[in-house]
Amino acid sequence: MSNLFENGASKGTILSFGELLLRICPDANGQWLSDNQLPFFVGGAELNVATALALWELPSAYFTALPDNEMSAQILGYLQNKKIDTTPVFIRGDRIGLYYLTRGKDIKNNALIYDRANSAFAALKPGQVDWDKVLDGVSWFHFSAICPAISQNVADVCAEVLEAATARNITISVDLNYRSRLWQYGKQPIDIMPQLVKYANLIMGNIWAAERMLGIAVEPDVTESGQKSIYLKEALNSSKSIISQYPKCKAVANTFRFDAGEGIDYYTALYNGDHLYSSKQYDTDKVVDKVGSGDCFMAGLIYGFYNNLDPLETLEFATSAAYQKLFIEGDATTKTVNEITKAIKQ
Ligand SMILES: Nc1ncnc2c1ncn2[C@@H]1O[C@H](COP(=O)(O)OP(=O)(O)OP(=O)(O)O)[C@@H](O)[C@H]1O
Ligand SMILES: O=C(O)C(=O)C[C@H](O)[C@H](O)CO
Repeated sequence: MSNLFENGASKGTILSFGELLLRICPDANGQWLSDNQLPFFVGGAELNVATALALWELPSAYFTALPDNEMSAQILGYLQNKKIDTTPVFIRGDRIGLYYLTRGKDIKNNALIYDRANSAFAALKPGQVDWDKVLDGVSWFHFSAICPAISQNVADVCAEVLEAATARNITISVDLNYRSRLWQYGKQPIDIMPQLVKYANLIMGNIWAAERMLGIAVEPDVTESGQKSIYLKEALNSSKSIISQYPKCKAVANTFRFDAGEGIDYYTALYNGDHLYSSKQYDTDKVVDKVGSGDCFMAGLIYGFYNNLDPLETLEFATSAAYQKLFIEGDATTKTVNEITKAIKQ
């Protein structure tokens, strides 16, 4: 894996780019109304990646947009305490986006409400940010399918920064995370994502997201079979198609996370152009918080590639990190490299 990304991925800062959201967590029974209390967490898919990488002692920086007020200053201080370099944060606009998610529910559910219209990030437009400054010292740029789902302007900003990062020979990763509540501006993922994914060297997601966003077909009866061997075969086919259609892409990773009663069955796959690696399978009958498990997997992949770990080592680290996240309340992981490595299934 060491030579997978030839452009010196290990030399500089890893910049995660995306919208910071505060997660507000009402309980399902409405007790929050009597208690006058609403728990919250600092979230945002790409911030979860930046948080994990900083915790794992890699040089992690974050680009988002926040309004110029005291609350933003407090949040920036909080991120800096987590060793995230917030120098790139763009201070402009009116508000910080929110999402409400009923405690114990996941993002696919009706329990998710976005309140992020007119946020500072959503107000970004091409031509506003000095990307040369933001990308100075950066060797890895990470973004996700959430940003281009916000508005045409934000999708255009993504294209702008991706072009600038490519011109600087920066390694680029993307998480194809699909959020059905977004994409409300008249465009579907398939209209937008291929033009952005073409810049990526590492693509992470799942086979259904690749179908929806990139038009890479999944066998229609694959879900009915429910068989791991069939899912892995689909992962191989999907990954091969992606690599043949997107010449910059050198590796594709897929997660398989299936609900099993109150719990989850989880495994993952990584294709590096030669071989499909599959992880150990993790099964649990109870989870604490599903939010951010995919982000933690993404961070684990970046950690492995950045440190030139072997493909299987990278995959097992990322999978263990993502699985551990299921038992942590909040959006980002709190597990160290040591804890994650020790928890890798033997
Ligand atoms: N259309 C589908 N049919 C069947 N299973 C699916 C489908 N879409 C997603 N899944 C399963 O759900 C899992 C989680 O998908 P999801 O899109 O929520 O991942 P994610 O966005 O990475 O999660 P996270 O919120 O942790 O970041 C996938 O790994 C896959 O196994
Ligand atoms: O859904 C979003 O836009 C978020 O960023 C909220 C969560 O942090 C994210 O979905 C977790 O992957």
